[in-house]
Amino acid sequence: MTRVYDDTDIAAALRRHEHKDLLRFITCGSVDDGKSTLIGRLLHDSKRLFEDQLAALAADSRRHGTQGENIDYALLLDGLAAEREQGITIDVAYRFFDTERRKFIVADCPGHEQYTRNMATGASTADLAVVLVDARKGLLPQTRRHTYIASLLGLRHVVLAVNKMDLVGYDFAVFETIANEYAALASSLGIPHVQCIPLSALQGDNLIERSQAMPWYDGPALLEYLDTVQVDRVEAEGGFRLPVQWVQRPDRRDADRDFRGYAGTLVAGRVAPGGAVVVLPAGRRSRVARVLGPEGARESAVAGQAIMLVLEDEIDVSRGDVIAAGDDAPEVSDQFAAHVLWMGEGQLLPGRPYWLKLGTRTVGATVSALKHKVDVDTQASLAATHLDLNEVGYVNLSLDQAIAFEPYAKNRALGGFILIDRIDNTTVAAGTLDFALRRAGNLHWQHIDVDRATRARSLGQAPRCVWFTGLSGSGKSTIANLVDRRLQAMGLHAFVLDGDNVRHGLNRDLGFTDEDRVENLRRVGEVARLMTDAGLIVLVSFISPFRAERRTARALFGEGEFLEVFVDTPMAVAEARDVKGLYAKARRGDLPNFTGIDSPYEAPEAAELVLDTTSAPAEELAERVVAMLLGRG
Ligand SMILES: Nc1ncnc2c1ncn2[C@@H]1O[C@H](COP(=O)(O)OS(=O)(=O)O)[C@@H](OP(=O)(O)O)[C@H]1O
Ligand SMILES: Nc1ncnc2c1ncn2[C@@H]1O[C@H](COP(=O)(O)OP(=O)(O)O)[C@@H](O)[C@H]1O
Repeated sequence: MTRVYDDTDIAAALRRHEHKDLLRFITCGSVDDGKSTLIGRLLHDSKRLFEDQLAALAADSRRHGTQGENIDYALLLDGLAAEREQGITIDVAYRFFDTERRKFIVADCPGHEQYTRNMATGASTADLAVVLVDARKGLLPQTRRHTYIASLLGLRHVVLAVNKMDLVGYDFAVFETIANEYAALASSLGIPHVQCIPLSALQGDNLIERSQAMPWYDGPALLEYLDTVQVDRVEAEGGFRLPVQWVQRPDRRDADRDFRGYAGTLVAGRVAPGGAVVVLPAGRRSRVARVLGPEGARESAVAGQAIMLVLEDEIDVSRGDVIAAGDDAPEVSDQFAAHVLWMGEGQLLPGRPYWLKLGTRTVGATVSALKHKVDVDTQASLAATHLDLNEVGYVNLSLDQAIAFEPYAKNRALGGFILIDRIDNTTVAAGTLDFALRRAGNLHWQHIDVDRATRARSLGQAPRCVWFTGLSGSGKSTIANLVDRRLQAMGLHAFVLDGDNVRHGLNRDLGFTDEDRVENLRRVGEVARLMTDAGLIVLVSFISPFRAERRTARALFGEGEFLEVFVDTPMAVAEARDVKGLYAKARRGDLPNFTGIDSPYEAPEAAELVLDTTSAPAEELAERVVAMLLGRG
């Protein structure tokens, strides 16, 4: 029977070992700290490897290994081909092993500094981190970074494995200096439980059994510690929380036609029939009628169990809601202070819309302010306007709907989130909610009696936002101006918002970096929306080079109200026109971040209208816009 499992076998293995307690841990350290050797040896020496695997390993070691004729334990973990080629670990590899007492899932996190995001991935579900250092080198910037990420992701237990003690003559003084320095670091980060263990992964000292080589150490060997440590699981305390994964609706063939069950995994507390509940974010109240598990009705359920709840009253509950204890419910908010670890290839830009997924709920979100970024090596706060790959920032988040949440430190399931790019659906950040911003609860919509429709009627027109986008000099202002004149002549009420003009006033504080353009467009979108609320036809003439911001603007308007017009002029033509001499300036290097030269322009993919300014005069193109507006297009 094999006892070292691949990812795919984990579920099956877990079923076989259901009665045993599970400890999830991550290992992290620098490339040369001997991490892979340590885990390989841990698996090997705990007799979880079997003969055929050992034979394969011996053959591999001779081919790829760095240990001559000896077995290279590092190869046990190097699942990815690329790792072998580069000699560094580049992704999280999960391994499963067990002892008589416990089963373990190890996420082996990369040491290379480019791969902080992989560590965050591994740490988000772990109970404990094993941080490796080389006894000869002591704490390195990576050690600090990994410890910071571990604390950010709520790990309350860290083992500092001081490896390669054999190479420092098993010297107590070396160990003591490192251990003291690390204890200070962990305490400054608020990590409550730290165990420092001196060991040699290569020699097997203090790995499985206590080593004779270091009689001065009277603590546990690594495996012994992992086997017995009692991890804090804060989720077990307090009122229960059930993020609803799916709703079982009544089936017409069902004997019990009123049956309505809410299924999910309990992420905190304990629930039993009769208990008062509140459904969030709406705040509807009821009581638990029944608690169902896979084997039928049960008397209660606790955090970690997958259940279905049946309530006494028929109330509206949908996927993404949180059912919680009526007398101890989480808060609801739509504005937060949060930490984010940026994993996107592009930059995080405040003001750009993302999807935020927290538990079973997905809502629209923007970073409304980037307060600072954190230097993960020193934990210093640095001023920043954006985040790059692997950077950590402290931000204000604004959601387009309120959600039930808890601070991450209290509950990882209701405080941990990811941000998803709206265009390509990739995960671009992992984050932790710290607290709700007070203003969220204190702001309300003020009702105004004269509504949008009434205003539009009194102006005798349908409000619209016509959004011209195109390169500088493409012809946006020229055409918008002609459209404005025509509408005016027809007795309609229009207004031109032109980039150049708005940048003289409202947006005077903004320049042409990506982050400033995002904010520029966010503001003008909001202004355009207010103007359509007032009943106007708004002609927005901004380069608006990014798809994401045009999409955000569109989302502010009702169906059919937002009309995107791509003023399609080839770069060479716009540059030849060079109305304001800006292209020449940019080519000389006197105007940085110029669109089309050293700042991107993302052409629309589905504009309502595309105007080719090289094939028709401006007047004719303006006429096409008017025709579209009047429904004659
Ligand atoms: N670096 C750089 N890049 C692009 N444009 C620049 C730059 N510096 C100044 N200008 C002038 O600013 C006008 C564009 O402002 P916008 O607000 O429309 O730009 S954006 O939508 O925020 O990208 C633009 O006006 P138009 O030529 O009418 O498009 C330029 O005149
Ligand atoms: N078919 C056309 N449509 C719009 N502008 C044109 C056209 N053909 C030539 N032009 C010229 O191109 C220039 C466009 O400048 P402008 O409208 O200020 O562009 P933008 O506002 O996009 O920067 C103007 O000088 C305009 O006369």
